[in-house]
Amino acid sequence: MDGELFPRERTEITPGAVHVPDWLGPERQRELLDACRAWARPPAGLRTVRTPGGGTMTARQVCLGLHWYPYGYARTAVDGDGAPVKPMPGWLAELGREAVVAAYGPPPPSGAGAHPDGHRAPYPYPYTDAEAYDIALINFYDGDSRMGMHRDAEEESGAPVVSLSLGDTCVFRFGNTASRGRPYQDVRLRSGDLFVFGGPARLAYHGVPKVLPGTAPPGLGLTGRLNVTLRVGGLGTGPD
Ligand SMILES: O=C(O)CCC(=O)C(=O)O
Ligand SMILES: [Fe+2]
Repeated sequence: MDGELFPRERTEITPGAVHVPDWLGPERQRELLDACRAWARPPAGLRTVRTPGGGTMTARQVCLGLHWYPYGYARTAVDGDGAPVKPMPGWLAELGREAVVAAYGPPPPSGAGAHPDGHRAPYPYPYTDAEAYDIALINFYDGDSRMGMHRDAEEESGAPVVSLSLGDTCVFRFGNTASRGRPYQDVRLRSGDLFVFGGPARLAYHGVPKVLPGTAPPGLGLTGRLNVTLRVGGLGTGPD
């Protein structure tokens, strides 16, 4: 953010979990917001997600590429209006690839055992077409919305999860792979921030205990918070 006294820096929260503040500038945030507004419209638009236990998620959600529901993927909004899920745009898949580079650094030379520049890819990279980002979940938080601690575990691919935040700042809780409890760290994700978790952090529990109302950049024109999560399904020909 302009005028920050102490600029926030790229931080590795735990091995494989990287926070890159202010990754999307104001113009790219606005473009992504406009796209989210279009995706949220029916058919297969924003919906309330019901959990098998009879509860509802307070963040409303829309999916691209494949439709996530608790707990699997489908080609249609099986727990919504039943319409085919909207496609994953190529530019959004590319943004996922760029995000991983921003978080982890550039990929190693192809076919390399040796890394002449000393660079080593720390974690699995989604750099082949088979590993393209093919799923997006867009979560909209308003009022008292939050998200409980969970793992993103319905994918076959080990490619890192990419998370982009727009609008209000939230407290993002990033934990461990063993349980929903401690140890965890609370990170503030602001509009434009990127968070990537892969490698040893890929299956860590995480959640959003709190959104801070009224903290969105005034120029963005969003009340509430949007999170765009990009994933590689690795689901082959995909679910039925
Ligand atoms: O809203 C967020 O920052 C997290 C979203 C998330 O964890 C998910 O969609 O699986
Ligand atoms: Fe998640």
